[in-house]
Amino acid sequence: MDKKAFRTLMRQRRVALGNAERLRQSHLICEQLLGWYDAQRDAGLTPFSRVASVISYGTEPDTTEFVTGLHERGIQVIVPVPYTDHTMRWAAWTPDVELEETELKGLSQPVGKRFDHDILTEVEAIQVPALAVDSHGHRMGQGGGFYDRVLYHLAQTLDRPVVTLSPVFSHEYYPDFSPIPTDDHDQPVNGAVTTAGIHWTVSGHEK
Ligand SMILES: Nc1nc2c(c(=O)[nH]1)N(C=O)[C@@H](CNc1ccc(C(=O)N[C@@H](CCC(=O)O)C(=O)O)cc1)CN2
Ligand SMILES: Nc1ncnc2c1ncn2[C@@H]1O[C@H](COP(=O)(O)OP(=O)(O)OP(=O)(O)O)[C@@H](O)[C@H]1O
Repeated sequence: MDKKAFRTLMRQRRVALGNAERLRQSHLICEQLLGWYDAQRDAGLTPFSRVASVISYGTEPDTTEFVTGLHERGIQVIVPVPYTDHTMRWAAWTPDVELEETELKGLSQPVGKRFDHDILTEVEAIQVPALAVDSHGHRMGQGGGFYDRVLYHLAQTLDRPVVTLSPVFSHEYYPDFSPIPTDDHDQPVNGAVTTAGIHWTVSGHEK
């Protein structure tokens, strides 16, 4: 199956889950993510100060509870500001920030100051949106190549690891066989987060 067909199929499955089931899983995914951040902090491992996340839209896992939890813990949240030329910048998110529509219809972004990718040198973790992830870290995104570009740029410029995690619904994580079509430009993610917890991929030893 090619990427376009697979993407369409995964989007249809998200719709078929229904709102109640999407919200049920989203709540548990957020609990898993916050639990991991708390465990890291309590173990004195990563003193998180800034995390890149997203403003969820449509049928994506709703990570509002996660970003709100980060904010309550004093962790700064930045989210993407996507442009129609498939580049991105970043903006600070807080629970009460005013939102506006992005250049891409249907997505929201905070109003206010924009940052370029250099701000990612100051994040300890990046939430990478995905429609599916396999145990090798292969990821199917929404098709803009936005995150592939960002993660490639980071791999070239960063001299320390940054954790990349993709929250997905349970059926979207493939632990064994993988139907995810891949290209050479695809950048792997370190883990998939489902209701069951964090599944570290071979590209992301347990952090
Ligand atoms: N919440 C959230 N924010 C995000 C992303 C995301 O996946 N989730 N992005 C992650 O990259 C960027 C936006 N990416 C997008 C990429 C494509 C389309 C889109 O509308 N695509 C077309 C056709 C795609 C195709 O199949 O070729 C469509 O849906 O009709 C929307 C957003 C930045 N912000
Ligand atoms: N590093 C890159 N530089 C230039 N173009 C790229 C790069 N990475 C991906 N692209 C282009 O972006 C387009 C979409 O790629 P792909 O289908 O893999 O996106 P995706 O991973 O699903 O999306 P996203 O990263 O936004 O979640 C492709 O046409 C690809 O050629």
